[in-house]
Amino acid sequence: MVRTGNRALLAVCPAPVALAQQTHTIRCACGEAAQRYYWRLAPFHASAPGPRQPMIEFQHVFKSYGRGRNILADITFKVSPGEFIFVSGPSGAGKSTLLKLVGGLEPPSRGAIQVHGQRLEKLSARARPYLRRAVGVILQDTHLLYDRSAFENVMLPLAVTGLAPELASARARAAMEKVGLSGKEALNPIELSGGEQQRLAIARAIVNRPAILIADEPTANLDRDNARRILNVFRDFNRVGVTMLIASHDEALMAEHATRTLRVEPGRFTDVRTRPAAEEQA
Ligand SMILES: Nc1ncnc2c1ncn2[C@@H]1O[C@H](COP(=O)(O)OP(=O)(O)OP(=O)(O)O)[C@@H](O)[C@H]1O
Repeated sequence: MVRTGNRALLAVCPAPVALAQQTHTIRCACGEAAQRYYWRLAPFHASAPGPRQPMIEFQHVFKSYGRGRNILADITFKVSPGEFIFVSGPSGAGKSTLLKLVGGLEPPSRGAIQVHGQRLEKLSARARPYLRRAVGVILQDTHLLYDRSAFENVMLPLAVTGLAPELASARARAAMEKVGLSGKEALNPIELSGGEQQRLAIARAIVNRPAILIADEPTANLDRDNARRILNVFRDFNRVGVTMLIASHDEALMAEHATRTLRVEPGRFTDVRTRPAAEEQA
């Protein structure tokens, strides 16, 4: 571990934010080097779960909306850090619901959910922002704000982190660069193509360096090239340790990329390992 006395650089470099909590410090030669640290090390900041703990664990989870029927019933599974998982199933079966439970956007009706070392069914209002930072969420509706620039959209999640503006800007630029949107900062999201808007939503989801990224139909309505491009971005995150959970209908995409698929069907849940994770890395 290297050291620095420069607090400003320490703050620019995303790595030390979590490492500092473990009383380590890192030297950054310049802001640019700091950005490289970010993409290399960020996922390993996931300090909340212990090394042998699952990143996500569902135990006998049920979910209904109001007094309605159970959308999900008695779901149990574990996800290890760094897995790349698809969630599949017919329309209306509960894929989005499952992702929303992981992201803490919906509470379970019954059962226990642990995400990034936190028990969601017991999550206090104070703990919620920490979960938000640990889990990046890309929903079907990108929820981009069209009265702001692309760059300001990416900056939004950083507004509550207390980062100094110039440090937040450096981080937002790094996120936009990662998804191939450098140079489009000043544009309004409406001026971006559908694929670019999806990538902007991804940049916004990753700007907080989440340990887990959940994406609901991220390639829906995209042509094959754009779908591939987005999958490649996810692959890059996964390679450096981000745990990925992607809901999709795209059988071809899943056949190409899936190592494990959680299949949600009415009254049925199956956990299918399509090929060994090791093969994936090869
Ligand atoms: N907030 C809500 N209130 C009431 N019912 C809801 C709510 N959200 C989802 N549902 C219902 O839960 C069921 C599952 O919805 P969900 O969006 O999870 O399915 P899905 O598998 O993601 O579907 P799709 O593939 O069409 O996106 C649907 O019948 C839906 O109408």
